[in-house]
Amino acid sequence: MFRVTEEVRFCYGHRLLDYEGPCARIHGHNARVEIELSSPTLDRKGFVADFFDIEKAGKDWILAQFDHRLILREDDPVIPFLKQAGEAFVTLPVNPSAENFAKLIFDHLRGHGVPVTAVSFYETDTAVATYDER
Ligand SMILES: Nc1nc2c(c(=O)[nH]1)N=C([C@H](O)[C@H](O)COP(=O)(O)OP(=O)(O)OP(=O)(O)O)CN2
Ligand SMILES: [Zn+2]
Repeated sequence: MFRVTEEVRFCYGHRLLDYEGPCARIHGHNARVEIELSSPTLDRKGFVADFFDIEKAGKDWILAQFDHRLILREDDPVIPFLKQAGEAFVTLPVNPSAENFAKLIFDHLRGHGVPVTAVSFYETDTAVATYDER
């Protein structure tokens, strides 16, 4: 099996609901995302997929959605206060955990016809969550 991986880095703020500990407070991370495509065969160019195409479908969307954003679960009680203050934020129907980011990005890429097989979301250098369908 051949595998190619495109890496995307971005920074974001978030907090986790239903969580006891420091991650319940609004804080930030420098995330690294690895988008993996796999294939038993190569195309005529000798590619699993063109890195350029993966970047266009993955990196551009990830940066537009999440880079330098505060990402909150849609029922976060801080939201009315942020709205009142005119602060920008992004909501998700699920907690903004590394696992949920990995699945969200995977689903977006599959939904746009990218034959992704795994997305790994590094919340820190040492903490990573992966969603795959290999
Ligand atoms: N399975 C998961 N566990 C945790 C998640 C997650 O997304 N999935 N997220 C968090 C918090 O977001 C927290 O900010 C991460 O904390 P941690 O990994 O401890 O990172 P630090 O910046 O504190 O780095 P250290 O080097 O570990 O001090 C918690 N758990
Ligand atoms: Zn965190």
